[in-house]
Amino acid sequence: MDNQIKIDETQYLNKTLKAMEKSLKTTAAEIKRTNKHIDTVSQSWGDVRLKTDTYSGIVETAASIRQQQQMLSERENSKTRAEHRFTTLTQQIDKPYFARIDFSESATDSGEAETIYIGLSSFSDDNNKFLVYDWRAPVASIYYDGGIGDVTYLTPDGSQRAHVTLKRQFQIEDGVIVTLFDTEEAIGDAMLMSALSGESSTKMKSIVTTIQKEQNKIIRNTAADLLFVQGAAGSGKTAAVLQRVAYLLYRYRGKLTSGQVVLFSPNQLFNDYIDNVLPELGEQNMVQMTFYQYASRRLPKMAVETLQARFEEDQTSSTIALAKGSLAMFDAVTAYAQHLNRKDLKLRSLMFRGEPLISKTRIAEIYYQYNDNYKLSQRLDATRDTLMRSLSARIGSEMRKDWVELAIENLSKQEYDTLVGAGKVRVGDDQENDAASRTRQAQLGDGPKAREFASEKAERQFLSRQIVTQALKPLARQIRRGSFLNINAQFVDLLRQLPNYLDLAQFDLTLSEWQQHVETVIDNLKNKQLSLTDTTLYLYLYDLITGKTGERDIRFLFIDEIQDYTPFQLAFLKFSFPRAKFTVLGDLNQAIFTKDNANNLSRDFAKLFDSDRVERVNLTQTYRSTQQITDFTKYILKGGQNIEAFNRSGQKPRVKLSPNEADMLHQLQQQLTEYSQQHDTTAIITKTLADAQLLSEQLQDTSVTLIQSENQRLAQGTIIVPSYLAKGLEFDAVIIWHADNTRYGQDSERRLLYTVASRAMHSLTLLAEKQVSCLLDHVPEKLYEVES
Ligand SMILES: Nc1ncnc2c1ncn2[C@@H]1O[C@H](COP(=O)(O)OP(=O)(O)OP(=O)(O)O)[C@@H](O)[C@H]1O
Repeated sequence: MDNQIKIDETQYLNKTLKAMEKSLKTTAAEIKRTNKHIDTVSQSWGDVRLKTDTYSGIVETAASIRQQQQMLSERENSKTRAEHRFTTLTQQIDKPYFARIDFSESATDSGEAETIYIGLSSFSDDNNKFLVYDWRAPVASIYYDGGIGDVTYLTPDGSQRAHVTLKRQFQIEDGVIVTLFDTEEAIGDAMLMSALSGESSTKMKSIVTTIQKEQNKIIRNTAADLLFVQGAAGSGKTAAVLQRVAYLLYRYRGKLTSGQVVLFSPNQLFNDYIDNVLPELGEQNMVQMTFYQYASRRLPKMAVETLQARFEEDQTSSTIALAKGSLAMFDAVTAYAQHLNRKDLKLRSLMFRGEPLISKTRIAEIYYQYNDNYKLSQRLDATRDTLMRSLSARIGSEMRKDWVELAIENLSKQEYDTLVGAGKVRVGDDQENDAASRTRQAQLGDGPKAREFASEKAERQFLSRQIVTQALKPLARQIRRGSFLNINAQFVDLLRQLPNYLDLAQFDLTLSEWQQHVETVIDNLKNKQLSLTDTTLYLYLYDLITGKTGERDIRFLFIDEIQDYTPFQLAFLKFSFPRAKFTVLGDLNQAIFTKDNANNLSRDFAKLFDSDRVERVNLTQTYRSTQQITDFTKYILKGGQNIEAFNRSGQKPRVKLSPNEADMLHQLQQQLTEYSQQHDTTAIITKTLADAQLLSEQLQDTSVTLIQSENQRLAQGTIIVPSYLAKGLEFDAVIIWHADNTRYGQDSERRLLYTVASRAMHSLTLLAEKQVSCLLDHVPEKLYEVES
């Protein structure tokens, strides 16, 4: 690189750093100043005169408290803003920017080149001149999208053309330019290579400096209602989508908060793995949850099938699962719910003192008395209102019953006082005789002082009304909550009646197979157990009956590892987040829960959206693994040939054969010693949890962490983890335990083996007893080494 260029760039960097330091000082001073102001305001609380003797006094006091609070919150706001600026600046000052582009806007045709520097966030000097542009600014797209020459980029006002004359990349550390180079490509391979050669860690990092053109499309897409990203393992789907969240928060700043963005992730461990990326980009994390958490928190009394059970019980290969997870099933539930408008709503009587106070037959009469064009939710609301009125109407007759008489007799002094409200002084009871207090008194009605009963009869009357009203309160609550709906029975009825709404033959199911299945579900339900598939059905039915309209505040919904969802679950999410734009990421080759059922997922899901608003992006280039590992893993799949490896070289994967498990354990220990010298993180991936637990006992190595549950934290060093928890994660080295036919012998386990093998960044070893898995049959032998 020309020396003059380095001198000029150093000069620009120093100028930027100087301006940043100045701004940092000013901001620090501002924080100090606002802190002082806050202190002063807080201290002046003493000046607020608390006048509580009179009503007008209270009003006056409330007004000055409000004023004080307003002042405080304004100061707090400016403090928060200053603190945010301070944090951003501190982050920026080490690496103020990572790229520069020179370009001219063809539109103006002035021919004069503009120069902009691109960094994590924008920075302008005292004269409001931008020294650094945010990577999310429209113009920064030029950096990611193309090389030198004419380019087009999107702005909120439409496409804009530009002519790029220079693209320069920088590595700046601690405020010093370490390297800088000019490139003609979108993002130079050298920079990407350096980003990918590092060791993995327990936390994912942002890819802001090396976002690829295809990824940039995903990040900046605002038009699609459904953005479907299909990409091979390690093709940067997750990385890109986290950048997308940061982009959206910037693009819609002031209108969109991180609380309005939800990410559904495969498991908690993964949530933990990615939760540093947004803060690193200077943004707050979005809401992250798993589908299991979303569904199970709504049914706290049920034991919803866990991830482990779901994986190990392997119910999903059955035709029943295919039927229950289908869009046809979703339509069937919708149609079944429709018919509840006419009949068959399952109800519970409202019980009072062991007897039905309002019987379920009566409730059904009420529910079905309304006009045909009532919707389910309107019917329910109207029924609630009528039930509330009947409840009030029952007070009179109930007051004359013996139990009330008895309750009055048995009242203690304290209970009596509570009932008549004696001893309670309410605001407004003892007032000066001014206008405000008179109004107040009128609003409050008679105070306790007036509660002197004219006669014993009046007193009894009063007490019995109080007692009955109290006793009926739980029923009022039940009515409000709709507890008279018998959802369990309704769900069972849905399953029983399903053959009227779903063509079982379409799924190769006979009526008796279905009926048998329904009996199993009923047994499980009695034990308060529900599979995840049934939970979704159950919740959808419940929402239709109660007229829940979903979470309308959520604007963007992301679903990672979509291949493990059924079309039914996706349709349910679409129903539950009606105003959200969806971005879904998946790799059909990693469908470990839904297996072949995943094949039509993309088509099925897209059906739920307007076809003009659906966009698909396919990522075939992988970044995670070395060329050798990617070339090996792609042959595990049938049809994985179009996966392109990134040209980063490493060792060939190794297959180690052992005559027995004891020898395999020994091989494992040897391999661990080697890897622990070379790498930061090594994962021993077993197929099941039971395998992981047993291996951990056999190893008896305290430095190896066993990950048994998704609620644990990832640990640096060596871990043992069951396959289904390794989803979405990556490790420097991976050792697959029992990579033989005992664990990976079926064609249906092909995707699982691919998923676990593709977790490796730099090294991969497969340990097998006697013979390696038959699923490697199509992998050319030259792509790996065998040791026995
Ligand atoms: N443009 C990029 N620049 C630098 N690193 C990248 C880039 N894209 C992806 N990576 C890295 O490649 C690795 C794999 O990315 P990521 O986990 O996002 O892939 P994925 O498609 O979600 O994989 P999987 O489907 O296997 O979970 C990560 O370490 C990520 O940081």
